Amino acid sequence: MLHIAMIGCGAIGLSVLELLKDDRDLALDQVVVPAGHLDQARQRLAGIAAQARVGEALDYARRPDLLVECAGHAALAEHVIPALERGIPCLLVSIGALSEDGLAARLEDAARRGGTRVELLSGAIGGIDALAAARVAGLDSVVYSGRKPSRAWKGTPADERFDLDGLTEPTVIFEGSAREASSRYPKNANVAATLSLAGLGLDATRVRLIADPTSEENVHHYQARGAFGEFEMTLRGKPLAANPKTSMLTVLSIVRALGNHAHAVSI
Ligand SMILES: NC(=O)C1=CN([C@@H]2O[C@H](COP(=O)(O)OP(=O)(O)OC[C@H]3O[C@@H](n4cnc5c(N)ncnc54)[C@H](OP(=O)(O)O)[C@@H]3O)[C@@H](O)[C@H]2O)C=CC1
Ligand SMILES: O=C([O-])CC(=O)C(=O)O
Repeated sequence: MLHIAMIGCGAIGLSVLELLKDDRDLALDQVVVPAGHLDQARQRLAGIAAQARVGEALDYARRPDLLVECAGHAALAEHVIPALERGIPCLLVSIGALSEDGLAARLEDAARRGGTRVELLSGAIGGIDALAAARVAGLDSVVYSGRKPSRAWKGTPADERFDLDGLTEPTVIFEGSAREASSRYPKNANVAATLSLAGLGLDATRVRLIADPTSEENVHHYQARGAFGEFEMTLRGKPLAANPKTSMLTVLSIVRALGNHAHAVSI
């Protein structure tokens, strides 16, 4: 039995727990949420993980075997780094946060000090195994485009520059490096950051972001070229009803990763 703790109980966290509630190899012992969300989280968990302790911080007396983060940028410094330093292995999906200068190195240092590992999950995109393997022999280019329904860009800088509700055709809202994309669109930059970390880095990875009023999907496309040859991947992800910025595949990638840690066979 693998005892897990989860940081964040939003659109991803709840969907993961719903899918895992009948897995007898996994026990959810703790969920960490921001102050002020405690009662709401307890209500949300009532039908799916009523046994879990809900708190503002991890209870290290009930040390988890594994910590899974699905909360956002602030949670990395607040909860993940201290857990790594105490030797608790962590799975992360807020990969966009790692474009902040120095944060990836701080995570790595914390994991080394704790003698443990931090695992960056593939989330909403696929092919990370191939991209990271291709990098071994050298990559020449990685070009990514992220296309989402117009409403997914609400509350981002595109909301100020474009009349998102009035768009009638796919519109490029950003073109530049993965580093710029991550700083301007942090909540939509997880895929760009994941491709950068697996491939050519934040400065050399090219990114184009598109608001598409004709689409109901989050479409991620990238092309990688290098000594290995080349490949292209298109992933047409369904958004979560609870958060249109987030693709359902992100939830499934966490469920897969937890299963791989808990079950006898990993794939
Ligand atoms: N790797 C990938 O491909 C993808 C990664 N993501 C990332 O996953 C994360 C979660 O996404 P999603 O579930 O859709 O987002 P939600 O906003 O639905 O849920 C996140 C929850 O975590 C809470 N939270 C924020 N900060 C902390 C903290 N310090 N400690 C504990 N809880 C905290 C939030 O509270 P509050 O509302 O008060 O802020 C919110 O309830 C985001 O960072 C997102 O960018 C998303 C999609 C794809
Ligand atoms: O599709 C998703 O789930 C999220 C996404 O585009 C990103 O954060 O890069």
